[in-house]
Amino acid sequence: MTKSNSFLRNIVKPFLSNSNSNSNQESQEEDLNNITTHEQRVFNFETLVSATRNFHPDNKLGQGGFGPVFKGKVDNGTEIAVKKLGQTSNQGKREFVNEAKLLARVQHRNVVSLLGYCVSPEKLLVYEYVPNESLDKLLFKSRARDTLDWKRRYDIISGVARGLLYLHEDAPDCIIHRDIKASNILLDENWVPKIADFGMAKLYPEDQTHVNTRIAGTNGYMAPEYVMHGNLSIKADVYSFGVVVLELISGQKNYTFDLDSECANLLDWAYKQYKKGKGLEILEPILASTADPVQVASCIKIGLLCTQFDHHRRPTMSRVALMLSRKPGALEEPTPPGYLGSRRRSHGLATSSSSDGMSGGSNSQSRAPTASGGGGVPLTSITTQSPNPADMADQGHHRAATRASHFHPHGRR
Ligand SMILES: Nc1ncnc2c1ncn2[C@@H]1O[C@H](COP(=O)(O)OP(=O)(O)OP(=O)(O)O)[C@@H](O)[C@H]1O
Repeated sequence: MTKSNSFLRNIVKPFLSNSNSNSNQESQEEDLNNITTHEQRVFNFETLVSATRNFHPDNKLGQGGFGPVFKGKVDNGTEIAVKKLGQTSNQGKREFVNEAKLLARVQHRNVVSLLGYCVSPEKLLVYEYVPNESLDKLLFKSRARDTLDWKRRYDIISGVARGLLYLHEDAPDCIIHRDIKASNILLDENWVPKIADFGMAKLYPEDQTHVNTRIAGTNGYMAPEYVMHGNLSIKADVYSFGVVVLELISGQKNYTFDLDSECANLLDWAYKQYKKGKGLEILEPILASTADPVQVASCIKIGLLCTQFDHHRRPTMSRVALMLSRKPGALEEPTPPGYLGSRRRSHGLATSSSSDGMSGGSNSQSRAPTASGGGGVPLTSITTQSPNPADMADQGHHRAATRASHFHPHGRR
């Protein structure tokens, strides 16, 4: 069997394996072994121990749902980032295999490069080191947020759009990332954005309008049809991209938005301001001196078009790329944004902010409730039918609330 045949077999295997947990676990182990057997990019554990000074706390770059990430330097001077799989997490194992398999197949300026893996005695993923770290740290947690002037933010929007366009349309197989958010966008020394964290990404079968799958993602970034019905398509990534665009413009985090108590979240606020003809007022004040109003107006409209409730109305990423070069007047009018409870609100049936899992009324950092299971799970079924958006809103609100059971520190479902 050729290397590429066996590699492809490795990729589809998790989607074909049955749901029996023992056999899943065995197949995960087998997958890990196959990665080392069939892929050349294997790092010796001792090399990574020495590169990270034995995973010294001073080298720790951050902590993800998967485990800690450390900075390292290998003998030839190359700087690396090493993700260490948490010891006990089964979900982490699935994400490890998923990320290794999918990232190994892609190469793009706006997608982080996977340099290799180590599977024994510990499971580690090795990436190119991206020095300006993740967008969320700069945008939401730093006093140096003015480092991100308008030009940089616009370039980040364009770069992430190109990265997603590649994943959806130009990569060897269509890939849905499923977890586009500020903390999964890394910035290199030239502020070029790199999409990272493919633990939950999925290969998307050709000729399907969407796939049905269990929900995994981060509150505030998940499209309503996906969070309510597990209806996953490239338009779920488009939605998350739209949220990131509006966060970059406003400097506000969608999920913890609290600037206006009349508004459910950032999307609701941005849309209402836009409808009042005050769209530009969502611009973060520190950007006023550097912003190009025409570009800002276009980006606001793009953010709103991407986050529309009806996923059929959301543009594809190739259309977004086109839109970025257009003036705002040349773009269509956005319809209201989608988020859990948005339909009820627009019909005067607002529900309590604590149960809808996405409204900004509570500014709690403890993220919304999570469904069991989490990321990297196999597809459960494939369908070409498109559900009725109105039904989705009404049923989904209840289902999302009843699914609530565990909290995940990173707001992941
Ligand atoms: N290649 C890299 N270069 C530099 N820093 C990185 C790199 N990869 C990850 N990091 C840092 O490590 C942190 C943790 O990353 P990770 O992808 O594991 O988790 P996350 O995206 O923050 O959270 P979650 O796993 O819940 O989505 C990131 O926020 C980032 O600051």
